Amino acid sequence: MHILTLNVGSSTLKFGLYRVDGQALEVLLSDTVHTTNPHLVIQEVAAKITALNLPAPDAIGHRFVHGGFKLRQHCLINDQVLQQLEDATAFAPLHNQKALGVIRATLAHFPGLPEAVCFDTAFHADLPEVARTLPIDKTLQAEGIQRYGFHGLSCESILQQLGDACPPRLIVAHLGNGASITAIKDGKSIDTSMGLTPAGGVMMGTRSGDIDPGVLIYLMREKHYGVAQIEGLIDHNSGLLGVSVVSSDMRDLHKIADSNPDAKLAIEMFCYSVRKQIAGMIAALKGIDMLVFTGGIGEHDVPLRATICRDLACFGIDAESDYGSNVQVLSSQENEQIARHTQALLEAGL
Ligand SMILES: Nc1ncnc2c1ncn2[C@@H]1O[C@H](COP(=O)(O)OP(=O)(O)O)[C@@H](O)[C@H]1O
Ligand SMILES: CC(=O)OP(=O)(O)O
Ligand SMILES: [Mg+2]
Repeated sequence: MHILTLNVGSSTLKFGLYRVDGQALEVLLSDTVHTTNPHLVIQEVAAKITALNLPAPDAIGHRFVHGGFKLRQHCLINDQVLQQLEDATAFAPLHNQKALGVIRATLAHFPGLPEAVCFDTAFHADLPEVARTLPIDKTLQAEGIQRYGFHGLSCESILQQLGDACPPRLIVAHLGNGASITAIKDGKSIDTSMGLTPAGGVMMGTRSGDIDPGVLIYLMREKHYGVAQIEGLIDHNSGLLGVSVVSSDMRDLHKIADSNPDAKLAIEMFCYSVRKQIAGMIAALKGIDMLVFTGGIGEHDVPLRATICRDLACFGIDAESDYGSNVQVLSSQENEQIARHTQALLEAGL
């Protein structure tokens, strides 16, 4: 079966075409689209498949970061699911609306083809109560305001790549434009840094990560910030961009760090934030057997990985990250996971 996958990230749109046969998966195409208009995205993807003489897809799988209160498991798309996806757009403002646009475009472009939706949150659906519960009023907790966690497809893909070599206490540092740290015990997520939305946890490209919630109360009360301004600040104008004032892209910051103190501080704060979160996950796991770096920064930024590992040496993390036995760099194969899930859902008729 040939499966087309689409992965709307906060700064990228990655797609792939896979031949999946049971457990066997062959990559026929793996690429990135730079257009933002969903219909142009699909036209570009379809044109690439045709130009390369690749087989037309039999099914399509989408990444959808947050399925809201109701959708926690990967599923095939029908009218009811589509409505629930629409209801969930507010949970991940940088992702869900864009992903929904792409789903609508594929439904129009490939009428009649089965389509599946795979959630970042599914891998974290069984977080222990102590990690899942946010320390707020119980009535809000009962509505579903809790930690959901993200980058689950990425974590799954790390487990897939490690196979039998997966140790009991694993930490995955997914460092891309969005960044999260996940503690995995015996193959299951037991804690993760992002919360109800992908704005929480460590500092990111444009997102603040965890900040004192009193900052928001102060801004609302004293500076009369409304929802749009709060969202603009937390999701769009914070993180590496907010601190450096120059760019959310780590590559840009490295280029100017020697002469720009703000860019230097942004990089230092990012490493510090990630290091503290990893140390917290070591406590959650009561030790660590392996640290895996993945995501755009995690996979490619050698000096940054070395800095983070050097400062975690007290926990037995190898400072020479690329050669150390307990530190690995693996690619985030979210699209491959989506292809596997889509095939499994179709086979199960779910
Ligand atoms: N060689 C590199 N060195 C440092 N950072 C990099 C490198 N390549 C990519 N990045 C970073 O990865 C980010 C994109 O990460 P990625 O995981 O692909 O995106 P997304 O979070 O949108 O899925 C870019 O913003 C950039 O900061
Ligand atoms: C959840 C999230 O932030 O995803 P990405 O890093 O792909 O933007
Ligand atoms: Mg991503």
